[in-house]
Amino acid sequence: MLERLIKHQLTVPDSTIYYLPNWCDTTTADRFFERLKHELPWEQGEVKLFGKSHRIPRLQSWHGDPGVRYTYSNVELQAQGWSPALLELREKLLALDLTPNAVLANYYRDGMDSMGWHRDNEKELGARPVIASVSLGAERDFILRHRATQQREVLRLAHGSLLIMAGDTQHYWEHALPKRARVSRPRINLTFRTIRS
Ligand SMILES: O=C(O)CCC(=O)C(=O)O
Ligand SMILES: [Fe+2]
Repeated sequence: MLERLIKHQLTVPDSTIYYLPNWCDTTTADRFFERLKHELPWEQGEVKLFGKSHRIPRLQSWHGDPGVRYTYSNVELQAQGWSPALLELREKLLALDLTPNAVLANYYRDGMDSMGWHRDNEKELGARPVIASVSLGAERDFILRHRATQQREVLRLAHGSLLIMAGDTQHYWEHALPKRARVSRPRINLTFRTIRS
């Protein structure tokens, strides 16, 4: 991990987490939000739980290099190619030595859209995955919960921010983006990942 990230590291036990609140300035972040909103083929996917289909409470779009495969909640997602805005963001991550080959995009229409407790620990991500999460639009609470101690950490992910989860973070911690009834504006989140074949 690059030396320049160290000053952004959070003091959270059993984790390697960096948070850069102003990774993009506001104008740049506004522009990325608008472009991604229009460029990506957002869809409300479904998951199967105990044989029953449920629509997930947000819109998603999955992008990656040719041949990248990913299974999410037992559903194999078909990777689409990179859109221009996604390519620019990937390029910007290179400056931090981050070289993802795929990205999961989530569109939370308002505070009633959410993501439940999970870990990004699919075997395709390897043992100590590096997840680079870009947030655009409405600020939302992102909650981490330690699997053994139940310790909680709440991060308010700002417009234009970058959160990097690395090292043993996915092993020891789960995370979620809970509903927030008072939030009326939309948010886009991009989790850039490296998928091994
Ligand atoms: O929207 C967020 O900040 C979290 C997204 C997330 O955890 C994921 O895509 O795996
Ligand atoms: Fe996640």
